[in-house]
Amino acid sequence: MTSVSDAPAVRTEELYKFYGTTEAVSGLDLVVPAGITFGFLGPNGAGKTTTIGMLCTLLLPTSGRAEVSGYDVVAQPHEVRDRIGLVFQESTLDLDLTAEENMRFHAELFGLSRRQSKPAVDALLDLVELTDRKDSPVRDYSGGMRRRLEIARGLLNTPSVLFLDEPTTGLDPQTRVAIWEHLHRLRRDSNVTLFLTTHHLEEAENCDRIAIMDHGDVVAHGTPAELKAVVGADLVVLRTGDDHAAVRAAREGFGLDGEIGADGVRLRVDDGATFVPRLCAGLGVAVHSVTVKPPSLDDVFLHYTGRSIRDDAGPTTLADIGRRSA
Ligand SMILES: Nc1ncnc2c1ncn2[C@@H]1O[C@H](COP(=O)(O)OP(=O)(O)OP(=O)(O)O)[C@@H](O)[C@H]1O
Repeated sequence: MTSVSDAPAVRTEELYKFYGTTEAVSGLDLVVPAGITFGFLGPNGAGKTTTIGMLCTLLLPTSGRAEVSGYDVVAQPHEVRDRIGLVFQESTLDLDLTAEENMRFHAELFGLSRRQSKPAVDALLDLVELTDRKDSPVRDYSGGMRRRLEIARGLLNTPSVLFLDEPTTGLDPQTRVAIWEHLHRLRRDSNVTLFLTTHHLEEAENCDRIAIMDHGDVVAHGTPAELKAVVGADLVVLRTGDDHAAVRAAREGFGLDGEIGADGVRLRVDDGATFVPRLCAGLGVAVHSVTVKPPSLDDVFLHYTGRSIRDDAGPTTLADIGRRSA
């Protein structure tokens, strides 16, 4: 039997959640090993926020089991809460207080006095590089600074699992990169498991493992490289003197089904690098440029869900779940 200390960060078995007749989570079986960065992806309405809501004990499952760090979310909610940190997408910081005051008041929720919490508050503000600004009101902070402060606050109780709901949504690309630098450092310097949802596929590349959820259940999981290997083929894009003739020649000479896109003739081949010279030599059509793109996580997402993640509207958030269950 697995002891709590070597339990996975998250384990669900046949987990279901209904809202009336709407099946939001449908028999989810998920295991997230401890000590990794885990990305939870899925189209709008797939059930991600509902799943996180149950894992964080904000929502009760309809049936099935869910454990966080070996503790049952229904039978042992206090043990679970002691071991998790939450970073909501919508800010829950008090804008009139300084960073240090926000941290201190949050520490009081865990029953820590000012003296007890001071070393942790100082160390965490240092971790997210806010020490210099710790006495400024949060109102004066940029979006990126606020998010960093929320991450620091989520770590105050030294959680085993930090749940981050769309941690970089609403931030500009440069700030997103900075937040990821902090998350990477956090993973490097501690044993915390990061469990995050994201709509940014380039961010999912930062995760050790990802799961794609659709219609309430996981449809694919693995490392980004494993998932891309399933989709397999490289995308070759040719700019040619005659795209229609090139598509015909690719079909007749190489048995490839090409299509004409805005960027040129698009072909899927297993090993673009070795195939392209052969293709160009045998095509019989002038080729002006060639690009070879390995499969992306967007291709993986499309493969499993039938739609591009970029088509999605904004997500529901953990804060919505909190409001719904209030
Ligand atoms: N309180 C509620 N009452 C009724 N239906 C709900 C409620 N909350 C969520 N749902 C439904 O449950 C399903 C899953 O929703 P959920 O918000 O968990 O998906 P999601 O994957 O987080 O989507 P998003 O990416 O948009 O945040 C959807 O069909 C949604 O409409």
